[in-house]
Amino acid sequence: MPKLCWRKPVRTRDDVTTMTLCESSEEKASPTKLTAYRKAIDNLDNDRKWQTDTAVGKRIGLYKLSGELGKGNFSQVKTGYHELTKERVAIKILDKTKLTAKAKKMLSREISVMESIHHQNVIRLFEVIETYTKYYLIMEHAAAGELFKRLISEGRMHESEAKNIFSQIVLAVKHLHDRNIVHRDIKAENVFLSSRGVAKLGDFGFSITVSNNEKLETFCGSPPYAAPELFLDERYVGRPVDVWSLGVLLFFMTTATMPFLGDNMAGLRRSILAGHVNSPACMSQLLKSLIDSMLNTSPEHRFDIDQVLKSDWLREASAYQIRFNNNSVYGQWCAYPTAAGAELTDTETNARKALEGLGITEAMLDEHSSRGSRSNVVATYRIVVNRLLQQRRLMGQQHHMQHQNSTMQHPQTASGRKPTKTKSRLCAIT
Ligand SMILES: Nc1ncnc2c1ncn2[C@@H]1O[C@H](COP(=O)(O)OP(=O)(O)OP(=O)(O)O)[C@@H](O)[C@H]1O
Repeated sequence: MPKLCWRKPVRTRDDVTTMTLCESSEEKASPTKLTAYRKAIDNLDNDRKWQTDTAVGKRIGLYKLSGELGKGNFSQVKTGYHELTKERVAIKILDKTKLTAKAKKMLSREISVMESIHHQNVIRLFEVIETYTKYYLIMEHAAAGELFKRLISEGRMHESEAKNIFSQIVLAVKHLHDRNIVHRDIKAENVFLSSRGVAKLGDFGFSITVSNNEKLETFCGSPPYAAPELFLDERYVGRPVDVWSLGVLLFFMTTATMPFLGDNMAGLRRSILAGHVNSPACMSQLLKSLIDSMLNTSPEHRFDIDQVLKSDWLREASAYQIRFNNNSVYGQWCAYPTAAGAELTDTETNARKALEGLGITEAMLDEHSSRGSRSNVVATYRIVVNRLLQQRRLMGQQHHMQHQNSTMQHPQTASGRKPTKTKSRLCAIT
């Protein structure tokens, strides 16, 4: 039986892959041997050790759980390893008994938005496992963690590096806005970085699908990133709220300070409603102008996401990202295996070969495809495709990285006040 091997990236005629198929003589000699997938399913059902590990919380489905990555209001996030591919994943664990009605609603939104969004700058959802007491969300793991932690430990970013990271987040938000989804909780704590410096937007608990200029009522997000209209007792349009938060994020990335400060909520509210931004003298005029246009207190006059992308400060970096995305197969990312008989992308063809090696056949992919994140077959497919796409992106990026000035400058906190982690709220923040 062919076995999945992880190897150094190899450029083939059609694709770049780290996964190749190899056959060991031992496997050739025993044609009746269980496939890796079958064996894992068998272990889940019958193996004492697997069952004990599952009972004591060391394993869930095909994932082995290890250290804690962090805790949220209603969740614990742990590192996990996928049994078949050895891929490292982030597993968000939610205790059903502790979920309020609001938290349940947020969770179901988070799952349905993540299930519908497939973009290289958005954290991917691989699988959802539900037990009697818990939900497990198996997600792409961001090895370099939160952008927030990086800014706190290393200080403000040089404008060229900020441009590279920020353009990726803006593209993720454009992807959402184009699909009528508003994130509503954009902040440095919800931007994750991969080990290769790829930025990924995560935490879709507050996200919502809107019709064009539909007005929203629920005030949510993190107060320091909240747009002024959220502090007024009025309904608000969704997309401009995201652009405001992006403006706050950009200011934070390039200064390591927050644009609006207050000793308490009333002070913060006053500062945001006044909308005065004191940019440091070292900030370039183009950046200052972009931040001012994003932090326009009038939502009607605020830049929209396309204007942000086309702004003088960001235009070149976003054009690079867009060109790069179009040239890569990321646009072809499939959340679900393509139906039998349809034309396959190079990546899918390679993924299918690798899956075949694990014992996941075309027929199984067809059968499971409609179950999406509720199927461990689809999850394995997503993990394999994601890995292939990352490798491909990496090859394309290497050339660009040589020309990047990625120096980080030391913290320069204009006000001397170090920002603290902001809690997301689902409440009226007036
Ligand atoms: N995909 C991921 N990769 C790496 N770390 C992650 C990932 N998702 C979450 N984390 C880490 O796990 C921790 C908890 O995340 P979680 O989203 O549950 O809560 P939170 O965003 O901190 O709080 P809240 O409940 O307000 O959303 C965070 O510190 C985050 O850095």
